[in-house]
Parts: sequence; structure tokens; C-alpha cells
Amino acid sequence: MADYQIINPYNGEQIEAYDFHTREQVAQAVDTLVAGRKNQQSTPAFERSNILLKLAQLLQDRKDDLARLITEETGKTISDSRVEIDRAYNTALASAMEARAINGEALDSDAYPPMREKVGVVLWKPLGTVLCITPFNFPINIAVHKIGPAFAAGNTILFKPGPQNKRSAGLLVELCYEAGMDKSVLQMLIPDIEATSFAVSHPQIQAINFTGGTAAANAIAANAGYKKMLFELGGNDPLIVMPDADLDAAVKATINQRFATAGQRCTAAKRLFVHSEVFDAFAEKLVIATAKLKVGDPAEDDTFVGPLIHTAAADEVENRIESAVKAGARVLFGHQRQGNILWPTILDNVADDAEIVAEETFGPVVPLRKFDDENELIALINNSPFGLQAGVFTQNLALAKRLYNQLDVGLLAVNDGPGFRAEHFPFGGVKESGIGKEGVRYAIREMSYQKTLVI
Ligand SMILES: NC(=O)c1ccc[n+]([C@@H]2O[C@H](COP(=O)([O-])OP(=O)(O)OC[C@H]3O[C@@H](n4cnc5c(N)ncnc54)[C@H](O)[C@@H]3O)[C@@H](O)[C@H]2O)c1
Ligand SMILES: O=CCS(=O)(=O)O
Repeated sequence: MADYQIINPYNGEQIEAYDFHTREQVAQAVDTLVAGRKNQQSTPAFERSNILLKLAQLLQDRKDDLARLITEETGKTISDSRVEIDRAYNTALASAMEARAINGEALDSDAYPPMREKVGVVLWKPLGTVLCITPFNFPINIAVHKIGPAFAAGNTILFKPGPQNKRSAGLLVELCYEAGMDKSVLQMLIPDIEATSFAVSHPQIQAINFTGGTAAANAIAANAGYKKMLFELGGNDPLIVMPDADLDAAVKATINQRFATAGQRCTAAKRLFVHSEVFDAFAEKLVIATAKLKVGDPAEDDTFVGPLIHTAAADEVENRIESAVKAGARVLFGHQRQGNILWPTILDNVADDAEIVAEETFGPVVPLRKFDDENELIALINNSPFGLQAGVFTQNLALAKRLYNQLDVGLLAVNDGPGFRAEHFPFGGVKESGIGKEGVRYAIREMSYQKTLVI
């Protein structure tokens, strides 16, 4: 029996079964990538930029194939999968643009005594070989967010996708080769956890660029030693609705940023804080709009909510809903299940310490929390181990500035939800949401070091 089976989360059919790569194959790939550093050193920035530009074009050309693979493997709706490829196109394009713009700086030694009459020329240099580890939920765009900047910076790359994503990630790597990346510069492997840990601790891996959950991040951090780490982890992101909010816009953002991808997104609007003055009106509008969403086969163009990634994930979210309900939460909509599909569910009166709001819940559930006081709101939001992003619907700029200053997050979106992301903006949170910044220009710097020449 093979080590791993890729199961279609919607219909339960086996797509493929395969064996994980071994520790020996990891060692071999690292040797190849160490040898490939020479290749990267002799590839000028403009050529790396051209390769990334070609990759962007290929992503566009193969959009339908990639989107179909994502939908089959993950159950993400086909419309969402297409959006992911459009985003990946932007990520590759931004990587191409930034590859030409990795500028350093010049410093005058005489800014401080004694007078030395020297100039420091500071340039960004590649770290060497970067291990990129990605999660199941955005298998192409998150991978391009890692491969694009690491390649632009001049590194060689060992890419380890989620085991469910072998086929979509495999096609992405083929496109990288077709665009001109050498096999000595990019290798993809899917080893088991033990052999992945071997890669993490390998002395010839200089950096780990990881997106995923806290448990895996803790294991990687414990194992990595003195390596550069860029960690994009979980979130429990709030969306705030104030009395002066455009309620229709807030409802739209809630639906797009909580029910799309069946809620399995790090920046999903996982906690809804609605001011008591507009609570009932907002809840009613949200229920009416949610009832119109098509739930079911992710391969159909108009489906909005498909299945969760696997049965254990659907069980976990369903159990959290049930225990919240047992503790007094009211179901305003949903709470039905068919296979791995959970209907978009809206809850009211959820206890603040219920698992469904206290933990990161990766599913299509909106817990509505009424509030009156701004200070109470800030304390409630900050009382979380996570701090990824936040969104507020309000016309009050002064309030928005206060929230910006006081919330422990990496980004606050005004009149948008926490799921806002532009691929070239800095991206990454505080606390257990991660360390370092993605976003193409920032990730390039994370995947580089500063080297100074004094003349
Ligand atoms: N902040 C972000 O940008 C972002 C984006 C997407 C997902 N996420 C987070 O990812 C999680 C969901 O994705 P997932 O279930 O694929 O996450 P996961 O942590 O289970 O797996 C992510 C990747 O890490 C690998 N992995 C697991 N254990 C490992 C270990 N001990 N050592 C090395 N590698 C290991 C997996 O095989 C996979 O490739 C959620 O917590 C979500 O919030 C964060
Ligand atoms: O899981 C989240 C990744 S993104 O869509 O916010 O980039």
C-alpha cells in the first residue's frame, strides 16, 4: 500500500496514491541544489526577472488546468481556484519586477567621528538554499509567494508542498522549468515528516520559508537551529462592524472572506464583532445573503461553498459548532452537513471562551459577537494568541486610527475585511501568527542578507 492517497474531498474518490520521498532523496536533492548555487550566481538579475515573467505568462496560459487540479485536490470551488491563479500571476509578475530592483544603499563613514573617509556599499545577497514548505489551502499562490522571491533573490530552492497538492504543485514546478529555472535550482519533494525534519535541520539549508499551522511551526523551530525563518501561521482575524458602517458592504465582505474556500483561509473573517446598534439589522442581512449561496459540487461554476479538506477537518468544525450550541449559542443559519460539506453557519450568543472562537476554526462558521464599548472590543480582539489581520467597517477615520494603533495585527483594512491581501503589500502578523514578512519585495529581503563593501 502506498504511503499517501490523494482523495477528492467532495466525492471521496482516490485521485492518486504515492510513496513519500526518502531521506536519501532529500540528501540527494540538497546536494543538487548546493551545486546549483553556482548556476544561480552566474544568472544575472535581469535573466532571473525574465524567467519569472515567463512563469507569470505560463500561469496565465495554464490557468484552467491549474484551477481544475486545485479543485480536485482540495475541494476549493472552481471560481475560487481561478482567483487563486490570477493572484499567483500577480505574485510571479511582482517577483519579476522586484528581481530587477533589489537595490542596496551607500553609507558615508564620516557621519560619526573619527573621520575615516570611507564609503560602505551595502548590497543584498542570496542566503544559499531555501526550504519552502506550503499548506494545502492555497497550493499555487502560496508556493509562488515562496519560489518567486527566493528565486528573484538568487537562491536555490527545495520546495515541499502539502501532500494533498502533489499534482497542482507538480504542474507549477514543470512551469517553472519551462520558464527557464534549472533543475539544479529548484527541486520539489514530498517526504514524510521525519524526512522533512531531516531537510529542516540539514546544514546546507540556510532558510526555512514556511506557511502552515502552529504545531508544524513549533516542530520546525525546534529542529532548525540557526537558520533564517520566515513563518506565516494561523490567524483568528476579526471583522468589526460599527454603527455607521455600510452594512451591505460589511455583509458582502463577511461572505467573501468567511465562506469562500469553506472558511479555510488564514486571513478569513473568523470573528465578527458587531456594534449593538446595528447587530439585528446586520444579522438579518447576513442570513438573507447567506441563504442565497450555492453549496455543493466545487467543480460547478456557481458553487460558493464546497467541502472541507477531509473528514477529520469537517468533524472538528462540526464538533466545535455542537459544543458551542450545547453551551448556549443560537444557530441563525446553517449547521447542516453532507459528507465533508458543512453549510455556511451563522451563530449568535457564543461564549467568548468557546473553542469555536477562542481557537482558529478552519471552516465556514461566523460567530457574531455583540459589543458596545471600544475598549472592551480592543481587549477582546487582542485576547488571542494570534495577530494576523483585522478589518473594520466605519466612516470614522479617527476610530480607524485608534484601532490601527491598538490592535495587535499586521494589517488593518478599513471598509474591508481582514482577508484583504494585495500580493505586493507586506503580509504577516504578530504573536503566534508568524515571524517575518511575505509580500514580494519584503520576502526577497527575508531570503537575502546584507553584505557590505567598504572602500
Ligand atoms: N499566514 C498564512 O499566510 C497562512 C496561509 C495559509 C495557511 N495558513 C495556516 O496553515 C494551516 C492550515 O494548513 P495545513 O493544515 O496544511 O497546515 P500544516 O501545518 O498541517 O501543514 C503545512 C505544511 O507543513 C508540513 N508539515 C507538517 N508538520 C511538519 C513538521 N513537523 N515539520 C515540517 N513540515 C511539516 C505539511 O506537510 C505541509 O506541507 C492553518 O493554521 C492556517 O492558518 C497560514
Ligand atoms: O490562507 C491564506 C492565504 S491568503 O489568501 O491570505 O494569501
